[in-house]
Amino acid sequence: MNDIKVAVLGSEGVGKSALIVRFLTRRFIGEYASSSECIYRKHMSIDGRQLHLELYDPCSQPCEGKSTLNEQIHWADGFVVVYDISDRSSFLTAKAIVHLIRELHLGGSKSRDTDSVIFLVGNKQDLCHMREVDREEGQKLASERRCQFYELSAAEHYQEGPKPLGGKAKERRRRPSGSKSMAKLINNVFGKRRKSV
Ligand SMILES: Nc1nc2c(ncn2[C@@H]2O[C@H](COP(=O)(O)OP(=O)(O)OP(=O)(O)O)[C@@H](O)[C@H]2O)c(=O)[nH]1
Repeated sequence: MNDIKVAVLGSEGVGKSALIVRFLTRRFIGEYASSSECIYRKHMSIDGRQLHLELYDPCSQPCEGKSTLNEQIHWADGFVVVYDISDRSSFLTAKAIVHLIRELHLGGSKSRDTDSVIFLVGNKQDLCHMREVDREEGQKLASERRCQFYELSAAEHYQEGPKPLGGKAKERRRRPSGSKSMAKLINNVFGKRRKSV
C-alpha cells in the first residue's frame, strides 16, 4: 500500500479545516473548531490501488508542542497550500510557503529526483465580489513555482467546478508513482463538486 503524506498549509482562517472536513465527510461544516494540530488518516482505493493518506492540518494558533513550518514541510510528500481570494495577506503567506517548500525540498535532507507536488488553492471563490487576489496572480505564482492551481470554494452552494490551470508544464514532467497517486488523489479530493447538506 502506498503511504501519502499531505500537509495542508496556509494562513489562519483561509479554510484549511473546512477543505479537509469536506473531503473527509463530504460536507461543508461552517464552524469547524480546531485548537490543536491534527493528522487525519484515510484509506482510499483509486484505480484499484490502495492508498493510505495522512492529511496534516496544522493549528494556526500557538499551542504546546506545535511543530514548526520547516518540520511540517520536511514531514510531507505533498502539499496543499491554501489562501483566501478575498484576503491578499493570505496570498502573500501562501507565496512565502510555496517558496520555502521549494527551497527546503531542493536543499533538504530528503533526496528527491523530482519536485514535490504542490497544489496552490485559492479558496472562498464564493466571495469573488470581495476578491483581493486576481485569478491570474494565483495562476502566475503556480506556473513560476511549478504548482497545480485551483480556485474553489469549500462552502456548500458554490456551483462552478474548479479549473486546473497552469498544469501544462507539469503534465510533461515525470513524477514518482507515489506523487502521481497523490496528484490524482488530491484531484479526486478537490477536483469534484461535492454535495452539501
Ligand atoms: N465563504 C466561505 N467561507 C469559508 C469557506 N471555507 C471556509 N470558510 C469559513 O472560513 C472560516 C475559517 O475556516 P477554517 O476551515 O477554520 O480555516 P482554517 O484555515 O482551518 O483556520 P485555522 O485552523 O484557524 O488556521 C470559517 O468560518 C469557515 O466557515 C469558503 O469556501 N467560503
